[in-house]
Amino acid sequence: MEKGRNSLEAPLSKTLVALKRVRSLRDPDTNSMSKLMMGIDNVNLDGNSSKDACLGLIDSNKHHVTKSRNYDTRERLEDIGSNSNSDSDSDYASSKKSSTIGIRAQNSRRGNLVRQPHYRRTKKSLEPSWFPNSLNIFDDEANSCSETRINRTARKKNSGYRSWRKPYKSMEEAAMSRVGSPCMSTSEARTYCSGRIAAGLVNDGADIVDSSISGCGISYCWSRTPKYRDPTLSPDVGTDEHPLISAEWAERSCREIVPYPVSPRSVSQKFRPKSFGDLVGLSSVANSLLFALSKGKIAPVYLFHGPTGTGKTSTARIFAAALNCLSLEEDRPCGFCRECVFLFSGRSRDVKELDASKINRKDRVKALLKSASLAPFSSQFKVFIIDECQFLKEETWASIFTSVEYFSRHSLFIMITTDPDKLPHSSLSQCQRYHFPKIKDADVSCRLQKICTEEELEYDKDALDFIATKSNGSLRDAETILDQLGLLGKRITLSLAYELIGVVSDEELLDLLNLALASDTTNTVRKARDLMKSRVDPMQLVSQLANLIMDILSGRNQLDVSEAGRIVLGRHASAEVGIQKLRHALKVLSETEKQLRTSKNQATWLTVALLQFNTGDDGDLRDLSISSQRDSLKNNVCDGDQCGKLCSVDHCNGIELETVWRRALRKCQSKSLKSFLQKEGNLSSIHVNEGLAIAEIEFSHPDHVSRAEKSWKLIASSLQPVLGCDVQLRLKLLPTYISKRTKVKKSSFSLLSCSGRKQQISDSTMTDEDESETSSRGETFTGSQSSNNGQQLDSRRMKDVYLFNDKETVIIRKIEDDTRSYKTSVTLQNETKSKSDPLPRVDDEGRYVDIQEYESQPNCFSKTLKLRRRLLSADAAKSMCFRIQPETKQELTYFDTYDPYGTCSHSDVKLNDNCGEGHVPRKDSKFSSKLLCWRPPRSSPRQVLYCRPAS
Ligand SMILES: Nc1ncnc2c1ncn2[C@@H]1O[C@H](COP(=O)(O)OP(=O)(O)OP(=O)(O)O)[C@@H](O)[C@H]1O
Ligand SMILES: [Zn+2]
Repeated sequence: MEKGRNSLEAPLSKTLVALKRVRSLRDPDTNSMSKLMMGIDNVNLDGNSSKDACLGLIDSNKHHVTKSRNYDTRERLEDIGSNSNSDSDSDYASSKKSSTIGIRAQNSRRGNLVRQPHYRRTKKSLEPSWFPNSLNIFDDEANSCSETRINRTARKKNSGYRSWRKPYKSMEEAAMSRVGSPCMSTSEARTYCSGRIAAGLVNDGADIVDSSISGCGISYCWSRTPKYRDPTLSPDVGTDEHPLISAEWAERSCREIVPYPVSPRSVSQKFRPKSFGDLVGLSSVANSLLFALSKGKIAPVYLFHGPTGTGKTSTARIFAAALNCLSLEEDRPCGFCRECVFLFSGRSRDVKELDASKINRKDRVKALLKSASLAPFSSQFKVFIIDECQFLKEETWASIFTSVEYFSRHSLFIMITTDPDKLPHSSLSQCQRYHFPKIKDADVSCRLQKICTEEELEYDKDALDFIATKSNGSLRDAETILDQLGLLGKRITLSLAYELIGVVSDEELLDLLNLALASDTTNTVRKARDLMKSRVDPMQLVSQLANLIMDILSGRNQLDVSEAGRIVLGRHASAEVGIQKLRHALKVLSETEKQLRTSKNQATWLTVALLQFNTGDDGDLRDLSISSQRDSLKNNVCDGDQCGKLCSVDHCNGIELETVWRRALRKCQSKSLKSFLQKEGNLSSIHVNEGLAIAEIEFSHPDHVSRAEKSWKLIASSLQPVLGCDVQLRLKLLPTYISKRTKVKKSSFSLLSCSGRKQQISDSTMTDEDESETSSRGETFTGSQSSNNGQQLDSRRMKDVYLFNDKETVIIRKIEDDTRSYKTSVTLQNETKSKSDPLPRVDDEGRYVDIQEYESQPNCFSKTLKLRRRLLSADAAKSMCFRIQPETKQELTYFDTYDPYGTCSHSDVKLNDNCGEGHVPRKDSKFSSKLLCWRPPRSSPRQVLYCRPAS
């Protein structure tokens, strides 16, 4: 402490100047240590300077240093003056003398600061707000009062400004002290200011000093630049010779300096718009604000909302500048007048930018409102720009709006948010709202071109277009990308942009898509791995693929997409099939995207997803198109061709499923059934096939499914007249119920797409067994499983058998004590599926569990099986019933998959003579019930569960 004091005592003024300079270099926009250190690295501490401590920006030219010095002169004066106990500050020498006590007292703090500028700056800079801290406005305000040379002598006696030792008063205290201060009361302040306003805002020395003084001594700056310095004064001009800053000085400096003497750190900063004309893509906002300005219709509270990086903050500043601009020209803000310069360098005392999260405290709100009720210091308008205003509490909003009438006529708030939905509803209606839309790609690209030209960067236009697309309407993001590319010192090309952003080129993407759609497993895996190994994030790849597919589907004529579409679609028998395949791929991708978010092994799962692209066969695809049609119907958007094609067979062409369902219910014979269906059932799809409509009805609980099963005839006959054709029912348990029960996230690949009630089965260990009989028929994979989770239907140990054929995997569950076993000839390598046997075997009880299209994929296979097994539900087959059209009896080799878990066998099926309804007697009474099946829709084999032909 003593040491510190000694070190400071002699070069007292040096210390202060140094301190001031360190502070003035502080970069308020900087929150990161690294940026901070950059600033610090640039500081050159020259303690040996004979005249003065010299802290300046190394990279700044002399011009800057000169300015710094002179500016600091003022600051030093101010600092000493305001902090000293001197009665008189008119004489710098005497104040210097008398301030010694004060400075000594500061030694322990400020001495340390000088010696450890890093620490202090770091601490400060970590403040999240753009301002050093949100108290600033109040400190500033309070201090300005003390700086106004109305009655400085009286300040000492003023309890509100007792000591510099408390530089951070509570805001309220600060604000209150200003009001209560003998130096200026509220009304005095108003009169004083309005007098000046009335007088055309004449610059007087006091004004300038006021404006240039930061109460707590820490300056703030919007542009991350050293403070505005006077270039006209030589560095050698000692502070003693210029104790006071004159109005002429300020005026001259304002006129002579480059308007924005910034050394911006980024393109974004450098090209921050400073006039309405600079704003890109915001013409309606700009025009509206300009109109308000010209009419003098200024609202007390504005709300600027819109996506990030679209110019909200910039516009707020421009608006504030325009309000206060001294230029007589129409084109305001001029950017040159004193107000503009101060504002755009972040030193305006009347335009404050505050962080919403910091003003939620009651005392702060109070002080803020008090400040708003006071007249501006030197400008015409006091503007509070509150960023991230969605963080303001409801009470804060309320108090702001209730105080609106007490605001000074010259105070206004500009609230900024990216998320207006989070604002209290009442507040929205009380603000004058401006929406900032995403900037159009073309506008962004144009802006980037302009920047490139100004920055003398060589570029390819398509690279800029690409950056524009990638920036998602945020000009700031686009500028940041450009900035990074510019640093590479090369011509900005598309491939460079791809590399930086980590995206795949459309050609590569198309290649991958084609491989995946062609079921070229080996190459798909290889390609996907290559891409992800090199640079691409799996999530990014998913999004790119989805975009490409959507582009192809929508026929968007961008790049070579239309050509790409032709390539992709051309390989399929018809464009229709190609489209369906793409839709299926999209669906897989959307599921994958969800899964990847929580997955640790994103690359693998994405590869798996790619291998699912071609798994949808015709039936699957039709289903897809139906469900998409359903979606579009639900949204009242007709899918054009699809809708016409799918619905033309029956009477429901273009009608929403909901309407069909309602009409059917009206026709329902049983009242209780009707109200039950109304409440619990939902017609989720209608599949028309050869004049037969298969209606899928969803329920959210297995009991409801059972209940519906019992009345299936009635339900079918209600639907029949509405659809105008034969109807078959498919009763389905909603997946939400299944996932709730199993507490297993539904596989993102819809592995269990068959309907049915499911029961959790414990995970199993897979065992390989040999079985000669089945080995000849197809490749099988057996898995045994324990039944220790108590949820199983059968107390005996169960075994799952997995069968593959060309397209499907069938899981067959069998009782473990069954002597039969199956050869596990599935080596789980690519393309190991048997081509010879299209019909997977079932065990002698005809137990078939599930049928799935599944591309065997080496790495993920066992995982997938486990997942699938966990999703299996043993109670699925509690009850079964069937109905078989008499004329299709002979086709009994096919059953529909209504009973996905195969608890009844073909041999068990006894047909009633009178048209196909029957019971399936089961040995196990729990299983005994009905089997519901229907004429097999041949063209959609996925929906057919193969059963061993009755021989
Ligand atoms: N409409 C625009 N016209 C010109 N430049 C813009 C525009 N929008 C953004 N920019 C550029 O992006 C930078 C950031 O803009 P600004 O801070 O105003 O956006 P914002 O909407 O307030 O963003 P955020 O919501 O993230 O705070 C600016 O410095 C400017 O370079
Ligand atoms: Zn101006």
